[in-house]
Amino acid sequence: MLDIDVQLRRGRFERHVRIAEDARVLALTGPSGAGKTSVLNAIAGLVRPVSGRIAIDGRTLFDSAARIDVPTHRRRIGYVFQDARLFPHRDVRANLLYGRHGARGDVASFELDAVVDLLGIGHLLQRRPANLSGGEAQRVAIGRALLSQPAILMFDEPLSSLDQARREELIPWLQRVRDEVRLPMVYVSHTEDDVRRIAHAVHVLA
Ligand SMILES: Nc1ncnc2c1ncn2[C@@H]1O[C@H](COP(=O)(O)OP(=O)(O)OP(=O)(O)O)[C@@H](O)[C@H]1O
Repeated sequence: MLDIDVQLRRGRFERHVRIAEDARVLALTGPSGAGKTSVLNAIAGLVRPVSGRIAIDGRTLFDSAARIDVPTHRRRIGYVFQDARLFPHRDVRANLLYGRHGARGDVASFELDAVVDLLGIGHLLQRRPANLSGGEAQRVAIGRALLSQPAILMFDEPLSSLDQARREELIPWLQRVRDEVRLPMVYVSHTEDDVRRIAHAVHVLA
């Protein structure tokens, strides 16, 4: 499903990354500075590899030899960050609808009502982000990502800004998204516990 063979360079950081993984839900782990976020950003088209190839489910996003570099907005990436990055002056509903796309071709489309039900956020729709817990804000961020009609979901340490109790609350929602939307997922984390509970396979960037 995920086929990456790239040379990455970020300032003085340079490394070759090769990931060929059939598992639908892949965790990416490794020490701080190993390049986990850089790999996500390369998949998203936010960092351009020096050379190599990136494909998801057989769809080529980047191939330096073939001069393919699909622009970020056409890569259909749902990206969830450490912090929810919601617009503070808009309510939850407006945040969810920001960047929403309709159905594309024959691809199944995520609709607002279904996403709200999936993530249990119906009672939060009128609230501003300042009035959400960290875990609630992350559920809204996941909903926003789904409504952009992604072909893949990427999570960059989505639990790391939460305390232990909020982490425990969010994990079942992540499992629910994993099991019900059935998209490919790349899940970056430092911690073994959530990786074990969420991912089907683990790739360690040493
Ligand atoms: N814009 C940049 N300019 C220069 N160096 C960068 C830039 N972005 C990242 N780096 C460097 O690239 C390396 C990999 O960073 P990256 O954020 O991908 O690692 P990471 O594994 O995600 O780390 P962490 O777990 O701490 O988030 C680091 O050494 C970092 O300092």
